[in-house]
Amino acid sequence: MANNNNDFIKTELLTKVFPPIKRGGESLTVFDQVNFSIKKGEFTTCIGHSGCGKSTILNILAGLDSATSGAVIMDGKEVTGPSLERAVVFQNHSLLPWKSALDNVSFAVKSKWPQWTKKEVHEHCLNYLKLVGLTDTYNRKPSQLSGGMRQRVGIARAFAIQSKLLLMDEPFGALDALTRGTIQEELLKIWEQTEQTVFMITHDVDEAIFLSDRIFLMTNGPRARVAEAVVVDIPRPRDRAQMIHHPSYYKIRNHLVDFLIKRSHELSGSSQSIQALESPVTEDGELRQPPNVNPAAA
Ligand SMILES: Nc1ncnc2c1ncn2[C@@H]1O[C@H](COP(=O)(O)OP(=O)(O)OP(=O)(O)O)[C@@H](O)[C@H]1O
Repeated sequence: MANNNNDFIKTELLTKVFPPIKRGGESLTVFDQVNFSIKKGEFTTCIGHSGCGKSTILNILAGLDSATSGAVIMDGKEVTGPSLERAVVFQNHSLLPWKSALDNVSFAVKSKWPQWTKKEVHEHCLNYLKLVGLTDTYNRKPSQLSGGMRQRVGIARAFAIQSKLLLMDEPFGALDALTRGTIQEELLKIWEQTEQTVFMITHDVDEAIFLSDRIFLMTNGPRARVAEAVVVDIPRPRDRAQMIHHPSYYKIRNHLVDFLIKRSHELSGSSQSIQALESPVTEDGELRQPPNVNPAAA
């Protein structure tokens, strides 16, 4: 993979092997020599079948888990443990149940800026809670909030610490479609204002297209790899209703679905080199032939 100085995050031959679960069992190489990079301010998503190792990769990027071999380099330094430079949002929002929404956010903000006055912390947190639409309910405890509201608190908290990298593991997986759509739009609005770098796991191809600059496609495990990085060349700001009329939309969507149904399995365990993929759509608006599919057999 070409070394690019614009890379903000870079994984170098990242491999994870879990030891056997029981005595005499086999170890599991979940993914093998995974290479990808993310530019500063880029919004990336990662799609792949269940069990290919997406959450494990995210945890390694966060510094919450370590690779068996290989490294994650962020801003020129190797990631060796958790840091406030990297914020994580999980599907189950992970809020402190005894604290109000506001206190959940301010707890994180105070850790990041211990020298700030109470007033500074309060105003900063309220600003982020407002951005996710929680103007009137910030004094409620998590049990008094809906699932969507709890997830909004998690997102406000992650953005409020102004980390350099925001990592999200299926943050909207448990939400109904309407709430999901609204929060996706809020997320994009904050991201556009803060210009943070994002890596997010999703199973939803429409969500990935709506949010991403690039989508990483993972082959099936074991020995999974990031096989492609698909560019979403649909201009921003994006409007969900308008976006589906963009000439690239269905071409990108078909490409992702084809990968998930067919190619993620065909490429599984193969030792072919990683495809540094450009947009699946050519300059003429045609769907680019995946480099590792025999056209005669397609
Ligand atoms: N601590 C562990 N010990 C042994 N195996 C593990 C451990 N953690 C994860 N695994 C295995 O590693 C593989 C990858 O798990 P991971 O959760 O990263 O996958 P995923 O792609 O995020 O899946 P999903 O989409 O279902 O969330 C799975 O087969 C899982 O069973």
